[in-house]
Amino acid sequence: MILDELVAATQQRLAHNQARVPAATMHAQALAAPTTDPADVYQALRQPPLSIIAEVKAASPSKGTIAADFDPVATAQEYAAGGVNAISVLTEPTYFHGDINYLRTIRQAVTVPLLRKDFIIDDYMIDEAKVAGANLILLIVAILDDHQLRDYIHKAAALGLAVLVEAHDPHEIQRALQAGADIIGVNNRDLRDFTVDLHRSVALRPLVPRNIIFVSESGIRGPQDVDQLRTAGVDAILVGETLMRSPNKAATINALRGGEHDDN
Ligand SMILES: O=C(O)c1ccccc1NCC(=O)[C@H](O)[C@H](O)COP(=O)(O)O
Repeated sequence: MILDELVAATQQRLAHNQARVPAATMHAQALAAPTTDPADVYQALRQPPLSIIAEVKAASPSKGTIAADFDPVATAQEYAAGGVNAISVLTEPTYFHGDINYLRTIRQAVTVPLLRKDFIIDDYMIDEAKVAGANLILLIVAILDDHQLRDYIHKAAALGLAVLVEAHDPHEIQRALQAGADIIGVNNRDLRDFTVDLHRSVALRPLVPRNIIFVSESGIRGPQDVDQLRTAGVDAILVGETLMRSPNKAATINALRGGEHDDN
């Protein structure tokens, strides 16, 4: 299963990073880093008719290389100019060709809320996210136990970070709610076979109370998909490949919002 491979690679990376910068030092840096208000993230993800989180990623396990000429800062600037509500930055290096430094450099270039998209398995990675300038982190229910989930949500909150908790099924949604999630994302991609089904978000939406922000992630290609998700009561969408491959990102963002159609 790809998640097991991603966690194994993350454990190695974590050990390497902790040998370079000890946990106590990283935590002190996180406490000293500028803090933003998570309320700004909640507000950004509740913009009517639907908020857009645009993703900066060069590659993925399911698609291989997505952007051959990858310029993370220029991509983020195009997203920000197109009016997205938040930007997701892949920082996982092995499978997504991401880098924590992308987050750092994008932070210096745009003011929109930034999500650290990674496979967080230790509070060290939450500190790293804060130091690099993230406003929001991803926690994936499938790779954490209940204690970790609750603990990491509290640790993130103590640093002023919002948390997107990703679930794939009703049981994981219950675990996310019990852990105290304020934002729940449903990944439409089945990580066993990489098939995508937007109906997963539609089916799981009623299980999440309206006061919790609901994000639909993966496989969103065009305005019809967005219409379907908006009608189901989704608050925000996370879009990666469609925007990464678009030669005119502002036009594609506009089309996703239901504006004029994108001719790309
Ligand atoms: O995309 C993958 O292949 C993948 C494999 C294993 C774990 C996670 C994976 N994707 C992460 C994501 O959640 C997507 O990057 C994100 O939702 C955007 O999806 P898309 O719009 O389909 O690029």
